[in-house]
Amino acid sequence: MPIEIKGNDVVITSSSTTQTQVRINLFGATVYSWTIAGKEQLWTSDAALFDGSKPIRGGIPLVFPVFGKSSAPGFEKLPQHGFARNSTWEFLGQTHANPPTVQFGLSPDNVNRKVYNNWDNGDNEFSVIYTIALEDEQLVTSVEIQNTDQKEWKFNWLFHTYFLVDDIEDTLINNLPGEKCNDRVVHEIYTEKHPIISFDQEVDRVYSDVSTDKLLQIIELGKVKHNIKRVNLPDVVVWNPWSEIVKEVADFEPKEGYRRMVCVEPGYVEQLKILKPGQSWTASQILHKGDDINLQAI
Ligand SMILES: O=P(O)(O)OC[C@H]1O[C@H](O)[C@H](O)[C@@H](O)[C@@H]1O
Repeated sequence: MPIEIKGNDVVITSSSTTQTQVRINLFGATVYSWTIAGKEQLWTSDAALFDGSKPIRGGIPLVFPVFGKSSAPGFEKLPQHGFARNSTWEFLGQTHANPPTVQFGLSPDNVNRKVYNNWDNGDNEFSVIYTIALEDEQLVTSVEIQNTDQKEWKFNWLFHTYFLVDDIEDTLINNLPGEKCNDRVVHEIYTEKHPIISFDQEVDRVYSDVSTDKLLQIIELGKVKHNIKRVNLPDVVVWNPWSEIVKEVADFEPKEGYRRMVCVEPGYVEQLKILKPGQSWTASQILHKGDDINLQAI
């Protein structure tokens, strides 16, 4: 069966091999596992909670309608990263047989009210449709956000993707030199000068207005591990908490796990997107398998 519902999980299996699967929990519509030919691609914490008490730590949490904490009017009272990851989404069913594709929905009808009430006056009418398509070598996650209200409202969106790596100190991210960087560790804004991003300490950066023509790649020991394409998502957050910050994150286990992950998060976060009544906004993240070819050979 390409689509199975197991408790709060929706499991999609590739039509060509049972070893290629994606698992999505209704809480946050969080993809928490993606395997290609049996090989896991995403990092999820051993202590991730699936009981709805807090967002699932790892996989692909969805960030909406605010990224981080914001002092912008109407956003000040929202918790970090908003309410999409704190809400139980509705499974809307399968929309395509090949590639197997499923959809999830969020609106004021099923949102986590306690959190949602803190967005503006707690009365913004909206609809989010989240679409996940599993191909043999790629996972496509897409979103359509619609303003179903009589008034305009604003939002951020982000796919907070946790990639699995073998060792963060052997990991590099390309294609960001020359981009404007808001460095949230040193609290400075600068133009990225490094030809490639490497990791030997905490990294928490927002690269803004990065042309979507730029393919981002996670490279480990000269091999491409992950390719990240973006549609309509100009900003890219790069995050690794490193050894000290993880001690404060209760659901981050094992603590050494920071060595096995890197977040590269395509989003629309540097500005708030304004959506007028009746308007829709769409965006996608396309994650493509690494090719295991030495870069020198390309
Ligand atoms: O711990 P969370 O609320 O899930 O946030 C995890 C991280 O998300 C983003 O990557 C931010 O840039 C980081 O500042 C934040 O620490």
